[in-house]
Amino acid sequence: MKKTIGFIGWRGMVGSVLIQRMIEENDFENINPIFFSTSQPGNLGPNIIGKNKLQDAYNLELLNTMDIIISCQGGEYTNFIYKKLRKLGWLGYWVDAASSLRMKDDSIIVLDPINLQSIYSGINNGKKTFVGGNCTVSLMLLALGGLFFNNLVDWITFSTYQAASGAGSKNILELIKQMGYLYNSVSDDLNSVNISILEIEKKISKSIKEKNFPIKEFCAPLAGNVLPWIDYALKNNQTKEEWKVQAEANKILDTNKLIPIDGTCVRVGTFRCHSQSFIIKLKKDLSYSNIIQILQEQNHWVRIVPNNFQSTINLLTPMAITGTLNISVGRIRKLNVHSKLLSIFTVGDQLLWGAAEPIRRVLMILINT
Ligand SMILES: NC(=O)C1=CN([C@@H]2O[C@H](COP(=O)(O)OP(=O)(O)OC[C@H]3O[C@@H](n4cnc5c(N)ncnc54)[C@H](OP(=O)(O)O)[C@@H]3O)[C@@H](O)[C@H]2O)C=CC1
Ligand SMILES: N[C@@H](CC(=O)OP(=O)(O)O)C(=O)O
Repeated sequence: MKKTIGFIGWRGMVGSVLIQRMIEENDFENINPIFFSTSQPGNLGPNIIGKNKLQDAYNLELLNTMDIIISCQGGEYTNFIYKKLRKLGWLGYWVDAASSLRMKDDSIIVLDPINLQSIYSGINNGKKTFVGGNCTVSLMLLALGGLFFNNLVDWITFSTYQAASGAGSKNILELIKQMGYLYNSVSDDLNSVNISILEIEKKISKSIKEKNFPIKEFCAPLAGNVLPWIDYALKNNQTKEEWKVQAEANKILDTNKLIPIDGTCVRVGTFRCHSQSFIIKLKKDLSYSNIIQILQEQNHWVRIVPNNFQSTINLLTPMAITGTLNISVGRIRKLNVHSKLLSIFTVGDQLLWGAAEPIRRVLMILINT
């Protein structure tokens, strides 16, 4: 019999990417989906399975009848509903994109190309909560998986270049508005021979500081700027986003000995792909070809980019990767300062492998158990 799956948060940014992927993979043929809403119960649901009415996402009685609930609604909803539902005795699988339950002992962070065995043993041991990892963590593990699997990583430092989408749909819109505002402030001058580039730059820098420049979501300009702060501050001077990398990566890898990972998370003016620059302290001095082979073989999605200008600008950029499941891995080289220090740059779509795809894939595993 087909399992009944409750979808919450299906019309949000992550939820829509999930639904789109499920349609592409014909996943709806194997399930009985029920669509919920926190704001519009009673309205028409998505036209995937024919006419259906949206159910109330706060209706515990109905949620209690689901075999599996998949939530892309966000942490606030999870915090509000999850415990209440479990208290009612609900024994179904809870699959979530939000971070709230990730580090709980009774949850598994899912990224099946990396931790399929943990997912299976979790299921066999009665775990019921499966949560997608932080986007930078999932994208890092997919890119560097081969190095972790071969026990080659001593420690890692990173700088991230995180897209506006990670902050939410309103932030993408704000970035575009900021870009438009800047363009409009100099559009008449761009083809004029009578104005110097420094005058144009001066106008741009002035308009960015105007009070009408849209910064409600980011609290600062992102167009023409970078923001080296994501999420809230922790007492140890990290941001929460930076803290997640070591914590979640070690949980996913189920390491016996903690692999230290730390760095700086930075918001940049791209739309939906996160890039990351890593310095990896290897345990062994490996040859370049050996490293490439190890990275390449770990999973189907890694795309090694040759370390030259044309390949890099064609293949190792957010615009090259956007909307695909590819994980571009390039600028691979040993640093001149030490033969065991490896430098790698990687790009992945943070709404696909960074958010929706790991939970889509675990859903497919769960419906078959
Ligand atoms: N953004 C990201 O990159 C990542 C997000 N996540 C997690 O997923 C959660 C959801 O994120 P995200 O998808 O960005 O959130 P969104 O803000 O896009 O959507 C969340 C919910 O907002 C409601 N909503 C209100 N107005 C609209 C509208 N105009 N269009 C669409 N939805 C609307 C919908 O609920 P309803 O239909 O009930 O009204 C929707 O499910 C996050 O809180 C985070 O925990 C995880 C990894 C990455
Ligand atoms: N914080 C990420 C997106 C995100 O939602 O992460 P998390 O799922 O860990 O809350 C970003 O801003 O790019």
